[in-house]
Amino acid sequence: MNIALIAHDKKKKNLIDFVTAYQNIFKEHQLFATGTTGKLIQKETGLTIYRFQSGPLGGDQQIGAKIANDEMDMIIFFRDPLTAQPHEPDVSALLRLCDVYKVPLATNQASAEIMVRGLQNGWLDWRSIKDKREIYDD
Ligand SMILES: O=C(CO)COP(=O)(O)O
Repeated sequence: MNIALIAHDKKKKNLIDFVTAYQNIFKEHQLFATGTTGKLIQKETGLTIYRFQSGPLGGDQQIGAKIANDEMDMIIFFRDPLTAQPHEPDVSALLRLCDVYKVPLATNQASAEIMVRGLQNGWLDWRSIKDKREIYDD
């Protein structure tokens, strides 16, 4: 599965700890991240991560493009709901595209725990079905 990892600044340590805890699961997948998040996770865990631009410089939009191209299976985005972001429109656009394309999205640790355990249990295997859009079409 292609998994995107993103965290706003005040949530980065939270995400690093989370990825470290579930490293054995994450290492079986293709990991992507916005620039700074990816750099820090890579440094702490040694996982291989493809890094896009930093969020404020377009990273969220690059991940959004992957979603629109059906190239992203899961998004873990530890958002900071208490700090204004200069690129808030990009963040909203990314979240919106997850809904448009029905891509599983966790915006906090509690949801991410369930998603990662689901990933391990095969609950996201439907993502690899070629015609999944038809299955989930409205
Ligand atoms: O701002 C972000 C997501 O909106 C995250 O970007 P960085 O990982 O580059 O800090």
